[in-house]
Amino acid sequence: MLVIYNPTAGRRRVRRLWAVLDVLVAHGIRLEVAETMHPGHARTLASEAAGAGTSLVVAAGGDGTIAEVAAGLQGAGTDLGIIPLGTANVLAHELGLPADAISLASVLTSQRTIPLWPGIMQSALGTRLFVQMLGIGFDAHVVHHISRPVKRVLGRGAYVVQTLRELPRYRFGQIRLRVDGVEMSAGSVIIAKGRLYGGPYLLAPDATTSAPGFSVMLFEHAGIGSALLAGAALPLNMLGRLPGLTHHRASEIELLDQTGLPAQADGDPAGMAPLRVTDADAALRVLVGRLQSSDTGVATIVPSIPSPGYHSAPV
Ligand SMILES: Nc1ncnc2c1ncn2[C@@H]1O[C@H](COP(=O)(O)OP(=O)(O)OP(=O)(O)O)[C@@H](O)[C@H]1O
Repeated sequence: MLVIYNPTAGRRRVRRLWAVLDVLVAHGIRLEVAETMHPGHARTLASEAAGAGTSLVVAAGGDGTIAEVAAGLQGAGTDLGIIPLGTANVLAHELGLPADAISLASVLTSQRTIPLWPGIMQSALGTRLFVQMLGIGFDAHVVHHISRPVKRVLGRGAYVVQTLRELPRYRFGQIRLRVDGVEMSAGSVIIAKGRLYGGPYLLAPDATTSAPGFSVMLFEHAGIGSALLAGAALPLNMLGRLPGLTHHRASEIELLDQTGLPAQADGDPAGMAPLRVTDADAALRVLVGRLQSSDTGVATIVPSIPSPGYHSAPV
């Protein structure tokens, strides 16, 4: 097992990483840890590990780190594991990964995988893989301007602060796009692989990270009032029910040429339109642990690692 750790992700809580690794090592799991030195490094490390026949590569970081590791594992038979250490950890919420160290270690040793079918974005910057979602317009503008130190201190709250700062600066307008060949326009666009957005918040109920295709969420209204309403609706899990929101299932989305229209992929800056989004050629396998339905109908992770002697540290 190779663990690729992004030391700049989230609030740099390395102790959370060690809590999981301690449990694994105590149970005889052989592992190596590689720390990323720069953006894109996780992809190279993952690709080299897959080429050397490593059966499991674990992304220890946020959604951006997972996306880089997934890009490095494309086309290889190597499984992907996740230790969520990012700011929003949207994919970890999407997959229902547990928060405590023992349960996470259990997932990484469970050998139970499900498919993870990424999206591919092509722009002037080249080709980029994403695992959870792509945002175009105001949310991407916020992501482009957010500062890492503020994110480290405030966590998800940094997005609220930056949103309020950027509202008067952003030039809202209609975004033109082509969804499976049909021309459309919207005030704001989110191309969702998964159901969740910004953390554990529901946006696209019919989306799935396990299959090809995207849920294209089009917010009709553009402007400060609409952005504030969306910001208020998000933590109430009502973003997906905003007036003027339409959604379309699609397999190819083109953002047409528009001056200065920013994009974000999995919460990281991802250049500007024009861009084109399609499915990756194949799915990866991501470890999710053994799920068991309880009497209440809620699925829980079945621990494969017993806990005596260890504290179950939340991650
Ligand atoms: N050593 C490094 N120095 C600077 N940037 C790095 C380094 N290693 C990785 N990165 C970059 O950090 C970016 C952000 O990481 P990541 O998305 O995992 O954390 P996050 O933004 O805190 O979490 P989330 O996406 O869940 O909100 C990655 O896209 C990656 O390119």
